[in-house]
Amino acid sequence: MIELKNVSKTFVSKKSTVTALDDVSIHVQKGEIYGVIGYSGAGKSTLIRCVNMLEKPSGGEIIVNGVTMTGLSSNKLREARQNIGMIFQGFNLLKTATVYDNIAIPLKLTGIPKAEIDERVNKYLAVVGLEAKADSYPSQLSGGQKQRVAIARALSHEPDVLLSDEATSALDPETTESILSLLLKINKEFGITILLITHEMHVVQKICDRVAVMENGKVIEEGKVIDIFSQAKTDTTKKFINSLFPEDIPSEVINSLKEQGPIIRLSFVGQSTGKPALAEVSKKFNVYTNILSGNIVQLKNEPYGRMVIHLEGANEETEAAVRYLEEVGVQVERVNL
Ligand SMILES: Nc1ncnc2c1ncn2[C@@H]1O[C@H](COP(=O)(O)OP(=O)(O)OP(=O)(O)O)[C@@H](O)[C@H]1O
Repeated sequence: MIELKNVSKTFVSKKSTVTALDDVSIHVQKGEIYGVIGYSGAGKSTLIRCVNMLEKPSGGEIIVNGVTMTGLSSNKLREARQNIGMIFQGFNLLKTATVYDNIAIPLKLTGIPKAEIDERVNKYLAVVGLEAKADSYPSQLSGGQKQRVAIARALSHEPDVLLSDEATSALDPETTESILSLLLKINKEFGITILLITHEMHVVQKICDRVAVMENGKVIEEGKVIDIFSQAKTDTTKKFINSLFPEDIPSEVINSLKEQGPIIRLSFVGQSTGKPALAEVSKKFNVYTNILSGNIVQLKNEPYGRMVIHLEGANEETEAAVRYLEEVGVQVERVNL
């Protein structure tokens, strides 16, 4: 559905040359929600802006729904963009127009008849739950409501693809949740493929099927979200995941416990989160389990949990307990906190 093949982008000015994208290749499948995560300056905004040619790549090819975007005439590009909705961190609403007109004006510009405009505005305002705000102005809305209007405006063109440029970054946690739920809903109900960029792992965790991690203009890791969570390879990816699992264990506690058995980090994927593995360990082996920290997060399709525990007992017993945990599908890592 969205394919980037060896895309590069270099910004050249008198003073400097910046490589914002360096040989980036990703393939977003039809109907999926695909996240691109990275720290500031990684190249995320440049990447997403290249998809609809707001930014022209210096090299490589971009194909959206079978249309090669690179090299289109401006007329053809305008046509192709009708199929690609976009939402932004700053909402980009017209301040002097009502909610209704914010959605209707761009439709008018594409030559859609008045009756159909009316139908679409009402339909998509209902989808985002803002039927009652049609006559309000953006200044009378909360941040979450403004983003809903922007989403309704994007949907009103009935695109196959929605690009989301840090759409929840300016919102509080509760409003973020509601916008993420709305994105999930429109992905499911309308089958819209979503490509989003974010610097928050929580966004990837909640709604993405697959994710690419970017650093210095390159994709350094890519795959299904569950695989990235359970088998992260790079330090950057691990840092993003760790942000969801704070392990603030006082060093005095760790030092005193280390003498009496190993401290281990357990990662539970999918079904194994439901198993009372720890309770079993205490029953089967002569060990005490002491939970030092723990959290389970719900990925889009399955739960993923992490726990740091202390295993107290004789060496043979704690070793056998570790082997048992691995056998029942729990990932075990010895930690030096
Ligand atoms: N128009 C431009 N002119 C020159 N350099 C640019 C331009 N746009 C982006 N860059 C540079 O390209 C690199 C990637 O920027 P980009 O905005 O794509 O990163 P990002 O991951 O989206 O970061 P942020 O989250 O801070 O926006 C940065 O070094 C940035 O300074």
